[in-house]
Amino acid sequence: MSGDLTVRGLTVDFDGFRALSDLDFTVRAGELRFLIGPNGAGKTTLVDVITGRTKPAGGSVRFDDHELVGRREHRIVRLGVGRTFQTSVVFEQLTVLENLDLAASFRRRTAGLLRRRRGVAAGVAAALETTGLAALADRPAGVLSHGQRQWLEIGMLLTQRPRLLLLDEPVAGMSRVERDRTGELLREIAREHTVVVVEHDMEFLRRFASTVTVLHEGRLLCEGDVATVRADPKVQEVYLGRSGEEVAA
Ligand SMILES: Nc1ncnc2c1ncn2[C@@H]1O[C@H](COP(=O)(O)OP(=O)(O)OP(=O)(O)O)[C@@H](O)[C@H]1O
Repeated sequence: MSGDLTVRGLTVDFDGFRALSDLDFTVRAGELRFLIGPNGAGKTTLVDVITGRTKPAGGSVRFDDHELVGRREHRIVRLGVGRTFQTSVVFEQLTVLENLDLAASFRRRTAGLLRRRRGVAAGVAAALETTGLAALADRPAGVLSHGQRQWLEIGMLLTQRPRLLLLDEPVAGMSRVERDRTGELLREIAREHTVVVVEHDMEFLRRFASTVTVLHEGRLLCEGDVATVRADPKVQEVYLGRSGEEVAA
């Protein structure tokens, strides 16, 4: 169906090491999906293939009825697929508004330049509103708290009008209050977008996740609601066996 993300038989090899192995993964349009798995499970590799950064050895990734495998990264962005990275893309010397405006202008360069003369564009205003950063619009990004900076990055992504957002550990390093606010923000964004969140924070998952996909050694280990995933013996073995970490505590 249009707006769905459908991964079929995806295999990725790095110099003979199989990072993803015949993976099937489906996210329906408008879902908020969480992707978890121990270190090295293949989560980032999956996001890298979806966004065109890594070429698979085999398999298919379809979004909105388009095959993504074989397309260049910027073409995939134009099809409405956007991601955040663990490393920051914020310009500290620029204000919150300027960062958003710059991100928006990457989508439509000429329109962006014209718009700057006319004031704040609708997409930028909406991103300020959604992320709750409107009151900080004229502050330099360098003074933002860690959480506010993450929200700015999500806002910058939103100005590019993606329909599928892939977010890499959005609450890493955040305070409890910031994590709660981020959970609400993700839910709000998911009302109008398809969202895939790679996340390690089990407490966060327990509070905000509906459907969780667990990867392990490049394969799909388990999928379901948080309670189902927590109760799955395979998931418990992978987490408890490796690190003693409690699953979705
Ligand atoms: N460019 C690369 N070259 C070689 N091996 C790689 C490369 N990228 C990833 N790998 C390997 O592929 C496996 C999956 O890595 P990936 O980063 O996708 O895991 P992950 O689930 O995102 O882990 P983490 O939670 O630690 O970020 C790991 O064993 C990793 O070492």
